[in-house]
Amino acid sequence: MEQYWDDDDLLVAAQSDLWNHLFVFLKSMSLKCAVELGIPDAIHRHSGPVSVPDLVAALSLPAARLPPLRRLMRMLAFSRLFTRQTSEAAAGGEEEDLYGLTPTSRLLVDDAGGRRSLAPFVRAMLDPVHTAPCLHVGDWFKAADGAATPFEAVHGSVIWGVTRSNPEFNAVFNEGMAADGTFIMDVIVRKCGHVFRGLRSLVDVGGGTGAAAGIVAEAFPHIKCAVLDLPQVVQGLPADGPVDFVAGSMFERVPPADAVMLKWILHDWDDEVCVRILQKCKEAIPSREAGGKVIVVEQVTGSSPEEKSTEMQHFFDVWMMILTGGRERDEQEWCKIFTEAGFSDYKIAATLGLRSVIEVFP
Ligand SMILES: C[S@@+](CC[C@H](N)C(=O)[O-])C[C@H]1O[C@@H](n2cnc3c(N)ncnc32)[C@H](O)[C@@H]1O
Ligand SMILES: COc1cc(O)c2c(=O)c(O)c(-c3ccc(O)c(O)c3)oc2c1
Repeated sequence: MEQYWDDDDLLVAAQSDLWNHLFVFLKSMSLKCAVELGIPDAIHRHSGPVSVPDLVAALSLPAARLPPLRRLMRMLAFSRLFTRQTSEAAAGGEEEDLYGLTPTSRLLVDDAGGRRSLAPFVRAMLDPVHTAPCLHVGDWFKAADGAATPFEAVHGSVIWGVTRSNPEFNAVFNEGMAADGTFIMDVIVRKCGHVFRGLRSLVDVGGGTGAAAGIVAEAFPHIKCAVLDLPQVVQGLPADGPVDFVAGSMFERVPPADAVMLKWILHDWDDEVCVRILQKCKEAIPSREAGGKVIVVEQVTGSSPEEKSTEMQHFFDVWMMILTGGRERDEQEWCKIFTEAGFSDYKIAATLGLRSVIEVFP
């Protein structure tokens, strides 16, 4: 350490690293801006790399915003959200940078090909209702009043209280979750459809507005699919679609089915509550011999050796700590919860990126 303070090169490198930590939030905020402006869709509609003047026109932005948009696009391209190439100067004109989509920004496009955009997920996660508590984590650590999470300290209620009292946020949250549900279930039915084979009925507990259950119903039309979620989420949803909606609480009663799905539910809760939820699910399904199971879609931490994934898993864990008081878990921690809830066995059926599909058997 002594030597460290004497080495000016190391000192300045450390300062650069500090700046990186300090300003990396601008990546999220610039992504938010790109989604709010509809930049990925505009590039997609242009069908080919687009100049910033063309973007300004396509988005109907004031002409005065051309220079700042150039700067934002340059930064986003540097962060690999867009591609950047320099066009040939037209006769008498100036060189223009042209921006295109990368595989990442392609995910933010509402495609005619049927794939739904993940832009609503970005909008939901970066909504001020979610980001405000992130600015008050230090206050929460110091406060003696005992709010369970920074979210509760800032909003005076758990997240499900805010979805009940704030219809705008409720809509943004449910649309964000539905975008993710469609995206990942599409992959799950293709990559591990065997998990659903043989089922006659499925209830997606906390299944939001039915996006994930809808994909299962489409891929396996003989499975009768239902969603159980809170009244503010399912009220007013169509009663004549492929998915039945049941308003209620998973702490009271889970409707009976061959299988119960829990996607991104358990990590919102502490171990003791998870055991209670799983016990309610166990009451809803038949024996293993009769085909009963719970299908859990969650991160299993420690399952990826890749450093970037591991950093993301730490991010999710802290994100859950701030928002819901839940946590991410490794395989041993999952196993303990399943066993305590009275399940006899489990199997990790597949791992898709950061998420795993776990079959849990009674
Ligand atoms: C993180 S979201 C996950 C939504 C969906 N499963 C997905 O992965 O897109 C958690 C869901 O649990 C629902 N939820 C919260 N408390 C609940 C309860 N007591 N009973 C049923 N659903 C509940 C919320 O309304 C929300 O839709
Ligand atoms: C890629 O970013 C991710 C990845 C995840 O795995 C989750 C996740 O699982 C999750 O529940 C939530 C979540 C977010 C806000 C809430 O209010 C809430 O109750 C849950 O966000 C996520 C964001």
